[in-house]
Amino acid sequence: MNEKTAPEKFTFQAEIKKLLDLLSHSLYQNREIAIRELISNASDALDKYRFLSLTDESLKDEQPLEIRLEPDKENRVLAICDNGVGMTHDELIENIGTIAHSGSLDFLKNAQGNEKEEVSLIGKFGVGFYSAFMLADKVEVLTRSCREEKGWKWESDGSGDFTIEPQEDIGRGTSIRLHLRKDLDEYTQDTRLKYILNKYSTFVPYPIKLGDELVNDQKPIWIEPKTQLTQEQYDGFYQYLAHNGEESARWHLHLSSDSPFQFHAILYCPQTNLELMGFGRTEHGISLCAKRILVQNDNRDLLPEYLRFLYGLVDSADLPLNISRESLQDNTVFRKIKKVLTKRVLSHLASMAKDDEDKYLEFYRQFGSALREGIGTDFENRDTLAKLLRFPSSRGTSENELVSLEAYLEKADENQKQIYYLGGNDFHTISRNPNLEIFRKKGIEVFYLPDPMDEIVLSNLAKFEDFDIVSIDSAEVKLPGDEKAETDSEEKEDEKKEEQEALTPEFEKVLSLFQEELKDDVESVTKSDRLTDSPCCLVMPEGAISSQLQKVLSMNNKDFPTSKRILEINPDAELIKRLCTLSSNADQHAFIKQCGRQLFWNASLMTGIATSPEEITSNIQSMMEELAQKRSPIIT
Ligand SMILES: Nc1ncnc2c1ncn2[C@@H]1O[C@H](COP(=O)(O)OP(=O)(O)OP(=O)(O)O)[C@@H](O)[C@H]1O
Repeated sequence: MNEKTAPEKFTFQAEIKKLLDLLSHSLYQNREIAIRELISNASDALDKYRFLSLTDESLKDEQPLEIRLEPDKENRVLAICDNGVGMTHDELIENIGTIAHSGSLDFLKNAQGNEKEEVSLIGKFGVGFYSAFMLADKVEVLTRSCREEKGWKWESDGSGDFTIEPQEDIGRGTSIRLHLRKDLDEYTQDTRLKYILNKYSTFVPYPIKLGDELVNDQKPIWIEPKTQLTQEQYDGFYQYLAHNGEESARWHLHLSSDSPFQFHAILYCPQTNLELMGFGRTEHGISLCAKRILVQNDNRDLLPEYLRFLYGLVDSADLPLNISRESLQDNTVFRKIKKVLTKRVLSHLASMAKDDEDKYLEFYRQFGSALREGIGTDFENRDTLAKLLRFPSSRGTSENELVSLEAYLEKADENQKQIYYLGGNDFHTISRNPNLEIFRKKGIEVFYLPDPMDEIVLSNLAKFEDFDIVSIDSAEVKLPGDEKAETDSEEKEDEKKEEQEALTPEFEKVLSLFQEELKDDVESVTKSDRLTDSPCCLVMPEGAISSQLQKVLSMNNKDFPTSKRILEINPDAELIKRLCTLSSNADQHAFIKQCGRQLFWNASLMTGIATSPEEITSNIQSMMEELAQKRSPIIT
C-alpha cells in the first residue's frame, strides 16, 4: 500500500517524452480528436467497471454509469469525468507515464523522426490519452480505483515529468482536467462541445452529459442481444441512420461475432431502390465504430460497391480508433469484416429466397440490379450471386414471372448441356422470335431477356454449374440429344459440308440467289435446323456476342463494330418450297432475290435490328403492286 503525502515525481518514458514534445509544439489543427480520445478512454473504463462488477458483487453500487463534461469558463478548464474502473497508484504510473500504449506505440513506430510526417501521423493513429496535451498546457488526472478507498492526483505540464499525490474525497472513476491553452477557450463553450460530441460520440453506449444535459440519446442497440430488441427499436435506429422519419426497413440483419475477431453490425435494406427512380448513384455509406466510438459515418469500403444500397453500422473492438480512411482498407480486421458481412448478406438473401420466394422476388425487383452488378465485380462470391439471379422465361406468361438458374436446371432435359436465353425488345416480341421454334417443339425452356442488363450478366457469367450459357440466336447452340453437338468443330465443319452437299439442287439454287443478293449484308446463307414453321431467322456466327447485346453496345458507342449475321433458311417452309420450284426458271431469279432481301429484312425486324424502313416499305410496296396487277390487270 502506498502511503504517500508529498507528491512523488516521475519522468516519462523516453518515447512518451518525444511524443509529448511533438504534441505540444505541433501545428496539427484537428485538436477536437483529443475529446474523442478521452471520451473513448472513459467509455472503456466504464466497460471495465461494468465487467468487473458483474463478477464481483462487492463492487456494485447504485450509481448510473455515465460520462460528464464539465466546462469551467472562468478558469479555462474542461473536465472529462467518468465513474468507471479508475486507476490505482501503480496503474497510473504504468498506464500514463512509463509504458507507451497501443495507439502511441503505433504512432511512434511509424513516425521515424521526420517531423512533418510525425505531425500528419497524429491524425492517422491518434495518441490516446496524450492527445490531452494538444488542448492543455497542464493536465490533472483525478482518479480512484473501484477496488480502493483512496484516490490519486496525477499532474503534468507535458514537458518531461509528472507527479502523483494522494487525493482525498473523490468518487470512483477518473476525471481528466484539461487546463486549456490560452487560445482554446472554445473548448469550454457548450455549442462547440456539443458539436464535437455529436460528430464523434453519438454511439457511445453510456450517457454523455454536458452539465445536466444528455448529449447522446441514441441507444447503441447493436451491442444488445437480438432477442431483447423490439421491431420499434430496429425501426428507430434505421430511421436515424437513413434520415427517414417514417419507413421501416425492408429487412435487417443483426450480426455479432466474438471470434476470430469481435464485431457487431446491423445492416438495413431500404424499401425502395432510389437508383431505379432516377435519383443517381447511392452515396451513403456504413457507420463504422471502433469500441462504440464513431470512426467514420459514411464508410463505403466495408461492403462491396454493389451492396451500396444497404444502411447500417459496424462496430468492432478490434479496429483501431484512429485509423485513417486510406489505411482502413489495408487493415486485416477491416478486410475480414468486409468479407464476413458480404457473405452474411448473401446467405441472408439465399435463405429468404428459399423460405419466402414472394418476399425475395419483391426484394429482387427493387435490388436485383445490385446483384447483377456483383456478378461482374465480386468474383469470390460469383457462384452465390448467380444463384440469387432471377429472369423471365418461356415457361412464364410475362416478364413478371421470374425463374432462377437452379430452378431452370431442375426442369431441364437430362441430355441438356447448355442454358439458353434470348434477348429482345420486350417479352412478347421475344416470344415470337422464330429462333425459338425448335425449343418450343422440344419443350426446352429459354430465358427471355427484355432487359439488356440481364443479357450482359448472363453472357458475362458464361457458365453456371457445368452448363454453358448461350444465346439461342448463336451458332454455338447445341440442342439436347443432338449428336452433332458431341463432335469436335472440324468434324462438325465436315458434316455441315456433307449436309449442304445433300441439299436438293433447287434449294441450293435458292440459297445461292439469296447469298448473291445479300452478300454485303450477311456472313452467309445456310439451311436451318432450328426452324419448324418460319422461313428464316438470323443467327450470330460462333464467338460473336448476341444480337441484343450488340444493339445495346452500339447504342452507347456509334463506332462499335457489329458483326454480320448468318441467315438461316428453312427448306420446309411453304414459301421456300415454292421458291425452290421457281428456281429452275431464270426469269424468276430476280423475284427470288427480291424475296430473299425481304426475308432478311423481316428477320431483322423481328430481331429489332432493322435500319432501313424506307427500303423495306418500298420493297413490300412493289411486291404488292405486282400482286395487285396479277389479280386485277389495270384497264387502260
Ligand atoms: N478514464 C480512464 N479511466 C481508467 N483508465 C484510463 C482512463 N484513461 C486512460 N486510462 C488507462 O490508461 C491507459 C492508456 O490510455 P491511452 O489512451 O494512452 O491508450 P489506450 O487507450 O490503451 O490505447 P488505444 O486507445 O490506442 O487502444 C489505458 O489503457 C487505461 O488503462
